Amino acid sequence: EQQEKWVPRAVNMEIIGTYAQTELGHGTFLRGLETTATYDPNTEEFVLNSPTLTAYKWWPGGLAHTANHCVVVAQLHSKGVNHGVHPFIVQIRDEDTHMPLPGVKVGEIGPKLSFSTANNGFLGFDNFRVPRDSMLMKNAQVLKDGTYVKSRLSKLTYGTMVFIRVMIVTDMAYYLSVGATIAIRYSAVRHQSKPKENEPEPQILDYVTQQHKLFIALASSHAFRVTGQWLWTTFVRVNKALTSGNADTLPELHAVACCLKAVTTRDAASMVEACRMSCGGHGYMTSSYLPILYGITTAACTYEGENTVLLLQTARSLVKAWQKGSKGKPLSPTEAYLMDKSPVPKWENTLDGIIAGFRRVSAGKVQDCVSKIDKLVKMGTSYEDAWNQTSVRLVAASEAHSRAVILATFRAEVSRAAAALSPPLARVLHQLVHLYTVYWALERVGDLLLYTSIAERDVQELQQQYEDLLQKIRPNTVGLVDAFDLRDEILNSTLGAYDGRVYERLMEEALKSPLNAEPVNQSFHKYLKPFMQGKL
Ligand SMILES: Cc1cc2nc3c(=O)[nH]c(=O)nc-3n(C[C@H](O)[C@H](O)[C@H](O)COP(=O)(O)OP(=O)(O)OC[C@H]3O[C@@H](n4cnc5c(N)ncnc54)[C@H](O)[C@@H]3O)c2cc1C
Repeated sequence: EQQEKWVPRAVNMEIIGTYAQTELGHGTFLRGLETTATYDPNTEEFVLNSPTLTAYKWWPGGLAHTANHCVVVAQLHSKGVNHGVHPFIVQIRDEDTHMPLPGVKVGEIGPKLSFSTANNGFLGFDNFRVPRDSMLMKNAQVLKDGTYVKSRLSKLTYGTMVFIRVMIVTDMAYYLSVGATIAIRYSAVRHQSKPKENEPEPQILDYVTQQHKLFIALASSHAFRVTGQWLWTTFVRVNKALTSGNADTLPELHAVACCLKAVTTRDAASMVEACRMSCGGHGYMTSSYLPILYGITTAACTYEGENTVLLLQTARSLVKAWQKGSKGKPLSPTEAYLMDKSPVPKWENTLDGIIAGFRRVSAGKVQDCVSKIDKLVKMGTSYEDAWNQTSVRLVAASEAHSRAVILATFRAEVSRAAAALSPPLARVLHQLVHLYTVYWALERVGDLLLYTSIAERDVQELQQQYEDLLQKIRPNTVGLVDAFDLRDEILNSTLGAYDGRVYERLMEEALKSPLNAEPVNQSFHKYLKPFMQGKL
């Protein structure tokens, strides 16, 4: 009934909505939200209130001046009992005049690092009444007399959160494709320095350090796209089971979606920033689009679950799995490797060898965390404090797990897809998988030295493999970013356009500055001249 009421109006764009959960005082800790929705059975309405300054909603995109409706997450009170946070669909502005409704205080939160056009807003309520059917009642319900009916499955509400995290992994693949396209095209156009006096200045793309900064962004874009697709397939399967009341596979999906969201957003943000720096000074120009892209990408480390908090959620699942596995109980497929008790095998510098190595690292780190927590608890520390004191290691274990998942998925999915591709295309994709895997082995060599049998000789060989791969991939890099097929209007970048007219576009954009409209700015007459003449 509620879908019939709201969905067609939203789809027809008769109403514009946003999702208002975060408050000034609380984002991560949902139970700490302070907005209240108190049921009044006499009028069959909920009364919304923001009892404190920190109860104000803060951040929702489009909330400030765009949306006229929103989903508000509030503490539900009925018959004097607090039933915890629940979602309500609330009209906040008049549909005709767009004026905020009486009892609604809404506005804009101010300038941000990026997302300038997102119109993020704040929202407070003062005894604002909404009808009973404003509460989204697919799961939990409040009956007319105020009786609260619990959700069939309390975990059902996780579905949407997981869905968005799945989408974010794919978004990161896209943002990296944008960053890589801009920086690689620019690096093909830009010539700098003269390593050999009698030869022309080389393209900066020929500097191996430049390749080291950029090719990993290109490979990561593919890795994240493939992982995103795999996660999506898993999500669809779990969701199907959920709708028939089976939530058995939800915890595993939740755990893997949390760490993949965290690792892909952090990698994407740092690699987009590396793309920006790889373009030297011009990368700092807004017209390059790279600073804007960084702002958009780094925001994803915070929204839809702050990254550290998400990694700790995965860690909780890994610790539980470890405890379960130690009692001989079966583990979910993505965590089953934790219980591999075989002796550490001889190191192999192959893709499978490196993936197996990352699993050893993850399992070793989880075991280390469990031992530390157990030791602290035995010494009388509370579990919560022991958890906190172990949390740096827990985050590292969770990240290692995520790396093992991405590496294995990227390898498996590309190998599967390669069968249907032309041999040259399959070869290039394999090179990207290889580069991605060896890059992370070298980045995490300390962990591999701790938990596997890798030796100095193997590391030197891996370093050589990596440098050979950069050389092999170099001739195809421009082709590989062209293959992302991003239109110039989408890239919106002076440095990354298809025609490579970098310098012309930089100058054209500079000339659009209002400051260039007149040869002498009024500030000269008002301040500079009197200052220079000592008359200020
Ligand atoms: C661009 C952008 C768009 C957004 N859009 C929306 C929107 O549309 N709707 C909406 O409702 N919200 C939105 N948000 C808000 C966003 O969801 C929250 O900012 C996010 O959930 C993080 O919560 P927080 O700000 O309270 O951070 P906090 O939780 O206060 O985090 C601050 C620090 O504390 C640490 N921390 C917190 N809890 C723990 C813990 N248990 N263990 C260890 N460390 C911890 C974190 O790791 C972090 O380092 C948006 C935010 C941004 C930046």
